[in-house]
Amino acid sequence: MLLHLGQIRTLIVSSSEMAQEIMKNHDDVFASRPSTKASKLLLYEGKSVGFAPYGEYWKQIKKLYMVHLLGPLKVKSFELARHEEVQSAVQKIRHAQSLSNSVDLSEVFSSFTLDILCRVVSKNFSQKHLLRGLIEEGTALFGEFNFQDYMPTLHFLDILLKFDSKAKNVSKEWDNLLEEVLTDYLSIDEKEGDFLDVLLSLRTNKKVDFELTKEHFKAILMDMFGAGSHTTFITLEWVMAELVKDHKTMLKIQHEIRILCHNKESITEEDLKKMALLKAVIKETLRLHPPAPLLVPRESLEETQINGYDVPKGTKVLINAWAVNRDPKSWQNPEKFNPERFMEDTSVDFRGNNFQLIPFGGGRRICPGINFAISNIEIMIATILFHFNWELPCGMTRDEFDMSDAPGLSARRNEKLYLVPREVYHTV
Ligand code: HEM
Repeated sequence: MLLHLGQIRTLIVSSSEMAQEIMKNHDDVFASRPSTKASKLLLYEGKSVGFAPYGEYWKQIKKLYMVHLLGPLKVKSFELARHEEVQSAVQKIRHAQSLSNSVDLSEVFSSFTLDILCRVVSKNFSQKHLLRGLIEEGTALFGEFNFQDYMPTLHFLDILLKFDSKAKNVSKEWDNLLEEVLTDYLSIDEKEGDFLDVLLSLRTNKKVDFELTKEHFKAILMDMFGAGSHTTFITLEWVMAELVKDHKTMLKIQHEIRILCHNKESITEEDLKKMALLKAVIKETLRLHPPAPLLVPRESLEETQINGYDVPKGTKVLINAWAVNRDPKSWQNPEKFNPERFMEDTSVDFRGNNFQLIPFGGGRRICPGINFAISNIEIMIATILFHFNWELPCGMTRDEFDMSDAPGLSARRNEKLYLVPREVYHTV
């Protein structure tokens, strides 16, 4: 559907065929991002990979992500960090349970995703307390309406409505925080292969054709925190919400995990490889609840034809992953949470080859954090299902349990997730 949002020509894509047209058949034409006011003010004038226009700079930075920062080997190297952070989450659940009956799992998941990100960015990250608030404020600004992006001739109204001043304040606070992170980092001798270490060595070894400056480092860190924390945490919340709602699947998956890890104290990443139902549950959750329901906007670099229609250069494209993932042409009973569909057909995946399932996008702009995110989600869910049985808070029935989305750009649950854990003791 081609329409005008304000003064901006916008193509809205809601079927898997059209998603494939954009992200595969015409990927080279639609690989750019529109310049938005929030990205200009917050993300170091387009130095962040997520909002950089398509071109040489974006290609080189994206390669750094795919190969050096978030490639499979690098993600594997964080296994111990993941293990320790998950064990710490289990301790938090035990502690919370000893104080009151139900546990705020939203809080547990949110701390876990931030702690693991901070740890892999720099071993000495000392600013976690400020980070969460800044991520919230930054994400809210990206979802907030501003005139410049939709009615550029009325851009002066943004100043009256204080959009600009809010964005500049948040940007200043981010910059101060990242400056401290970099100063702390440079002051320590022992560096252990974390992201900042990798970035410094890439700069020393001149792995890119331009000089990697402090601003690039800051923009990359903002990308990591901005794109990597909410998305993972929202998914963890939805997986557990779907499982308490569907008790039968919860019991089945616990059976799978407990049989495979019989006689063990904790789960290893080797064990995860054999957990087919766990993987299917995560896929089905991402199908129904993609954390970025409209992905990240794209823009056409030249005039082209899609399905016989002319799409002019400079058209903004919104890909409605929420609708594509529920397209009745691709899915039977699309509204139903049914992980078994992925046990019967294991060929459909979210890694960019199947355009009916696109929670991570596709084509050149596909999310580079898939391995990192999935490793965190799998180990966290498997571990808390291994150690605890989970129930709804006292007196709540499954029908009363709220499964609605919060308003806004990210499809978070409307309510915080409180559940009651009952510890299961495994004999070793
Ligand atoms: C469940 C977790 C996640 C989901 C669902 C998700 C989803 C997405 C989506 C939909 C896009 C846009 C893709 C497109 O335009 O086709 C994206 C881009 C991106 N994501 Fe993720 N993401 C997740 C986790 C992460 C993590 C953990 C990181 C890093 C630590 C990350 C870093 C990025 C970056 C840097 C981009 C921009 C890529 C580009 O523009 O070339 N993401 N992600």
